[in-house]
Amino acid sequence: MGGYILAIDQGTTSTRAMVFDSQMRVAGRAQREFPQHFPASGWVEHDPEDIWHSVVETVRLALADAGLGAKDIAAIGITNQRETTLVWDRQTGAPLHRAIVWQDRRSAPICEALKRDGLEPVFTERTGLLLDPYFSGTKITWLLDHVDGLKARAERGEICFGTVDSFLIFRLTGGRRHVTDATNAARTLLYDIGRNGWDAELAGLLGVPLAMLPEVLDCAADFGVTDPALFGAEIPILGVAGDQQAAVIGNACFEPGMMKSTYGTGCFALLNTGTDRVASTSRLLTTIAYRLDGVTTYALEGSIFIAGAAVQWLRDEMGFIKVASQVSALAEQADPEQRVYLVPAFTGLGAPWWDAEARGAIFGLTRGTGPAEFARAALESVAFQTLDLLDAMQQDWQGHDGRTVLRVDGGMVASDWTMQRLADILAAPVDRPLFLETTILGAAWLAGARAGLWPDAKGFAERWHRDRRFAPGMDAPEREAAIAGWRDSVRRCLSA
Ligand SMILES: Nc1ncnc2c1ncn2[C@@H]1O[C@H](COP(=O)(O)OP(=O)(O)O)[C@@H](O)[C@H]1O
Ligand SMILES: O=P(O)(O)OC[C@H](O)CO
Repeated sequence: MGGYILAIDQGTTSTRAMVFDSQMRVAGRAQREFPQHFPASGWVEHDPEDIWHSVVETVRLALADAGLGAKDIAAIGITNQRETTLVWDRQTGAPLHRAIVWQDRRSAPICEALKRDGLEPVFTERTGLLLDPYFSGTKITWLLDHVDGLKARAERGEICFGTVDSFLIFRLTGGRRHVTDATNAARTLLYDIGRNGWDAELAGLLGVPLAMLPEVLDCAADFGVTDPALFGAEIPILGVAGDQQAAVIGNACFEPGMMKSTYGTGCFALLNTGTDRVASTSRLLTTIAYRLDGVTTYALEGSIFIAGAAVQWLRDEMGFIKVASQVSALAEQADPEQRVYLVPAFTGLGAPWWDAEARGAIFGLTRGTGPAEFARAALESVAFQTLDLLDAMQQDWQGHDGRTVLRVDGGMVASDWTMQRLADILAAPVDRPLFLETTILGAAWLAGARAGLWPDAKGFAERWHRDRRFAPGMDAPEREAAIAGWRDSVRRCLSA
């Protein structure tokens, strides 16, 4: 057995694989994009075979990049886009429908019907989630209602449901294991996060036969070994976590009060609340941050749909920049006298508003407003939205005093200007890590620690290094005026 760890990050638009050496340094890497399917308005699908091939290919390429073979790899860690829903044949492993992606809204009527029946509180109480099509549960209901014969076969135990991790493990182990981890299970609307088990009553309400659900393991556990035919030797799969939870781990947010925020296309902020399961009164989610040695650590989660996507909008629709990295320089040129606000509710607003009907708007335009003010407003909108999440978190978690340090990751944190403005608006320090690929590192750590090769959580946290701390520098009246302007702009965008 070799001393290397291989980690797979199966994301929404691409799959990455990385090989890490025993010093947790990257020894090889590969990345592949795969097609997105939009068969109807609001529908988003992936072909499970595309996902599967991208995983096998990136693993092989990362091994080749490192100049290693399967025998050199001690363990695999997997992290994945969450909530995306797959069903497949237990005998053959053949998918029975395309994967329904987390962004897909088709099950909105199912959610509305359950809400009309007054059932949201029971789902929220047990799962920490809201009745929203984002989560897997109502996507499974839709599949059972629309794929011919699926329901009867699922009741007979012939069908497997799984999130992407579960499907990949099934395939990687040659169909021997139908398992998932606690963080992925926590995103289904079927899993009681307090009791740590599938909830038969909720499954009944969604019409989901229990026979199709995977076994739920800790994040660091024995998930099976890979079929030797795939990579040339068996490799144990020892770590699994949903991607936002893996970023909590990779950013070493192991202490209650520590928070990470990932700025990619959207933004997902998770605040570690320790073994306290904090119920949100501000429509944040309560979720499992990780479960290790049978002990569950919880988090409050807020999701923002548009973060880096606002930069893409400036580039692709407005044509103000050619590449994303030009946005900071443009924002710096903005006129400090102009107060321009962009509310990027392009696909509605996420937490804490959850307003699917809200649409974007720009406020404060004058004759002198140009691309620079648009750029500044787009970047600032990310900071203001993070502030809304942080405020909601503080309101929800009364036991927690004061602002925490925020650890950040994701493509957008390359922008120093944005990170500085984030610290200014939050009036809190923002820490950017030296190693920015925290999601895949988190998955690698789960596997490496379980294999006994990498340090424990404490030792791993000591190895986390800061690239730079952005300290807040805006004076209070300016900050308050800016925040008041943002709040007013959001109010004007809400649908009701
Ligand atoms: N230098 C930059 N300044 C601001 N935004 C950036 C910069 N570089 C990348 N981005 C934004 O970051 C996003 C990509 O980040 P990434 O973490 O790769 O996202 P995802 O995993 O969601 O695909 C894009 O939306 C892009 O617009
Ligand atoms: O694949 P990403 O990075 O867009 O993350 C998707 C989230 O897990 C959805 O909940």
